[in-house]
Amino acid sequence: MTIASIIPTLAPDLQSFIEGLPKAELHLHIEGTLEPELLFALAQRNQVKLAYATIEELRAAYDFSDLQSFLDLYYAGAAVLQTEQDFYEMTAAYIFHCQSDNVRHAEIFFDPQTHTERGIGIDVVFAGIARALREARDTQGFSSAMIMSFLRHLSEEEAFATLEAALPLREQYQDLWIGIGLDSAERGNPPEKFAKVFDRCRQLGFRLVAHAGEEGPPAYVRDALDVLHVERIDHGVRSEEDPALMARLAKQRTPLTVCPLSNLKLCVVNNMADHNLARLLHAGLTVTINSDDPAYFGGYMNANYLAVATALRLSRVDIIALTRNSFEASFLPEADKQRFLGELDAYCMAQ
Ligand code: HPA
Ligand SMILES: [Zn+2]
Repeated sequence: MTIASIIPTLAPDLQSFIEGLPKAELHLHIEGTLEPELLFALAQRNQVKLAYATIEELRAAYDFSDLQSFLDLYYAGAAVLQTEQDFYEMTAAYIFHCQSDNVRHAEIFFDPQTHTERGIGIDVVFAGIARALREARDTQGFSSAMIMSFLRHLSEEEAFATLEAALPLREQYQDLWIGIGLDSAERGNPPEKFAKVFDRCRQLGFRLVAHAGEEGPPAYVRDALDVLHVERIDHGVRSEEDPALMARLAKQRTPLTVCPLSNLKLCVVNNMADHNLARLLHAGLTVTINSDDPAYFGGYMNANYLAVATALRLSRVDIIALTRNSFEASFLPEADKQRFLGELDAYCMAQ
């Protein structure tokens, strides 16, 4: 499946309208931006043996049946990342896509445990990602933040150990490292498993988010709010199965960071036309559009916007609401939020 095959009839004016909209991305795993070309180049540079002979063979393997089938390939791919320069190049490549898609601000997940368990220093991970983000900030005004995420298939003790290893770096990265997230295999790993470590992170003043309601039930969304005290829910699409939860999310204005192409590739939905994004939005939820792991799911931000705009016949009003939500749901300081929202308004007025 290609993006072109699912957006065959988009009006050219809607496409250019989406392309020009200033946006924020709030759900992006930096390891999920590792394109097969860079993955092969890093494997060669670091002498890592891959299970696939060619880039085409690897790309052809990106045919997932569920979250776990993706995670197996995603963790295997991340094994080519070994040096600070590798993390820098991967992040710089993602920023390049942001510029083409007019993503003005990105809050980026990274999974230290994927790397530390292979013997890579946590300082190497922070340093490479941060160097690319700071360079883009200083040379192009690109705004960003880092959200360190715990892998939920591992234990809470391992999450605590990761936090302890990262804390000495906090001051050095205080301009970027603002939050804590929770990702990886959702089913069977409920939010409660990480109650104590999230409590500690909250005491430390981090902004908190968690994946919930992607494959897991609506109860996981509720528990992420009540037990982990997160401010945003990553995915959250299964919240629709629980009307009381939907009413609460709308009332509290809890943002959902929805990832349409991810949901399609991981069979959370069978067709983009069946995606509930428009229903969630029209029910009053603060829905945002994001790319999750774009190298694996077939598209960056604009491709995600275009895919849902076409399949769900979104109006310009809907699309503007989604981009407005992306800035409002961000962890940007209020003044920066208002500056970006002003730019968004100016763009829309000029159309
Ligand atoms: O979509 C996702 N869900 C859970 N864990 C992940 N890690 C990378 N992407 C994802
Ligand atoms: Zn995700």
